[in-house]
Amino acid sequence: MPTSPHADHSPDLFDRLARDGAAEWARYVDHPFVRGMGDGSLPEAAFRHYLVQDYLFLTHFARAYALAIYKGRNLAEMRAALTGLKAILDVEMDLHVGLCAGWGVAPEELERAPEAKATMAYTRYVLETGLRGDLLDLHVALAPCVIGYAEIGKTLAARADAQAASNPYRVWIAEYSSDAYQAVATAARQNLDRLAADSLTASRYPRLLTIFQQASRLEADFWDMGLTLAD
Ligand SMILES: Cc1ncc(CO)c(N)n1
Repeated sequence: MPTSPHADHSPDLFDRLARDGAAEWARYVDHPFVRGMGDGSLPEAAFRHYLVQDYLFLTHFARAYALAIYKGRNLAEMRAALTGLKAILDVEMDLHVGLCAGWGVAPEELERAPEAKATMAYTRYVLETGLRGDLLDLHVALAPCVIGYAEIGKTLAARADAQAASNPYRVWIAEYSSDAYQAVATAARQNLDRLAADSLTASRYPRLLTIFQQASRLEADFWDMGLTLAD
């Protein structure tokens, strides 16, 4: 893994945000939905509801990366956003549709599903933050998604019951703990640090922390929506 050019300025921006927003971060990554996947006790109906909404989430997530291309100030930034967009449209979406098929959820059902309010709230918050702000605002809003799922995947994969053949959620856990997904999260951290080196100032940090805390709250609400089958 190439080291960040700012490795000497530890902690990196992501670690700083997760530390200063520790309460919101913990409620998201250590949510009962997550623990239920880890030990296999999560009700199947909750997971299926989540899976369908996550498909809708990913379509808007792709739009956010398309916005990052638009917001790019040079070719390197535009290409970095394009790499993120392709990772969602060409890789994560296929994995997701495959995962849904394994649970008996057909692509037509995914396309037809009405969007839950928690899905609207989270995805539109990210898009609105990016529209109003610059690339750093947008990537801070996106950070809990990518980096959070990588952390959740890695934490769960370290549990013995997560890998057990009897755990119905082991495929999801394997996907997000995979080297490929961990590398996407590492790249997202490095991208944040590159943007921070360019445009982070002391007076700007509190606003970025607020974005990070809001996005983390909306991720936790997304898990709640799965558990409660909320529409
Ligand atoms: C809600 C949500 N957050 C993050 C990810 C990771 O891409 C996802 N698939 N869904």
